Amino acid sequence: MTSNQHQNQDTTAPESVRVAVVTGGSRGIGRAVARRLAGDGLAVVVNYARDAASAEETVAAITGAGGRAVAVPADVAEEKEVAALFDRAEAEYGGVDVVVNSAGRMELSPVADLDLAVLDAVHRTNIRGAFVVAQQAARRLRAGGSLVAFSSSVVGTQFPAYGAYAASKGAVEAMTLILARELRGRDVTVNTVAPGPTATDMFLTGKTPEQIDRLAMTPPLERLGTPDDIAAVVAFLTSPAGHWVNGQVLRANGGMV
Ligand SMILES: NC(=O)c1ccc[n+]([C@@H]2O[C@H](COP(=O)([O-])OP(=O)(O)OC[C@H]3O[C@@H](n4cnc5c(N)ncnc54)[C@H](O)[C@@H]3O)[C@@H](O)[C@H]2O)c1
Repeated sequence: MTSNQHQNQDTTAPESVRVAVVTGGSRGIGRAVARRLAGDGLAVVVNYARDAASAEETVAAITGAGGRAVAVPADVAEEKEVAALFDRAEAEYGGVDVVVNSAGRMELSPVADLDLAVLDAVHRTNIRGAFVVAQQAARRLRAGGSLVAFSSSVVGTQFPAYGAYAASKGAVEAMTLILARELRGRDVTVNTVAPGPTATDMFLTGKTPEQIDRLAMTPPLERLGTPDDIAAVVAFLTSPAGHWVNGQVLRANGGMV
């Protein structure tokens, strides 16, 4: 190494990396978001509930492509676990700039037959979890930061049997509008993305190919969304270029429905 190279190295400013926490990052939309944000240069904390192997696969895909990521378990509805998740992000990478809450649960039942224990379980992850994650985000996001949550697709709000799930996503939308106003002045944005039906385990499991084909025609572009479609929207909303979008529920579903 020449003395000139030494000089360049010594005078380099400390690296400033943006940091993302992605819940439910071991599969589906969360995995695509984690990979996309890492590809855009963010260090990513990939949260998972139970499936450590899948989370490690997400991390391996990111690090294999030259990115930075670590897998951290936490149940989004558990305050201490989510606080520890954010602690880990701060310890590992120095702070938190982006929080994407992709953890979610869907159970289908007509209201008349709904087991209230199932209702509680769906709302525990989708409402309590959304608030626990949002609370940590509100306390810890650095200036210029963003929180993104997920609402439901048009299928999730209009079709029979989606009542428990749709109610939980209505709560997420309401929280988004209030929290964006609570955080104004902090230079932190809060938005919710409502994807159209998207080809993930949550959407595909339990449906026949015929049902999937029929539902794939509900978005205006007449195809299922992909996790990468949604990750691109999240990447924009959480980028400096997307920072002028705040307090919105964005229906990212291939057009208006
Ligand atoms: N797939 C769709 O068509 C669709 C459409 C609209 C909205 N959404 C929403 O997008 C988000 C991601 O959905 P997806 O399709 O990728 O689902 P998915 O089921 O593939 O992934 C959800 C992830 O959340 C995790 N999770 C569940 N409960 C958790 C908890 N308590 N703590 C931590 N993690 C938990 C699961 O383990 C899983 O990895 C969800 O909020 C979902 O409601 C999905």
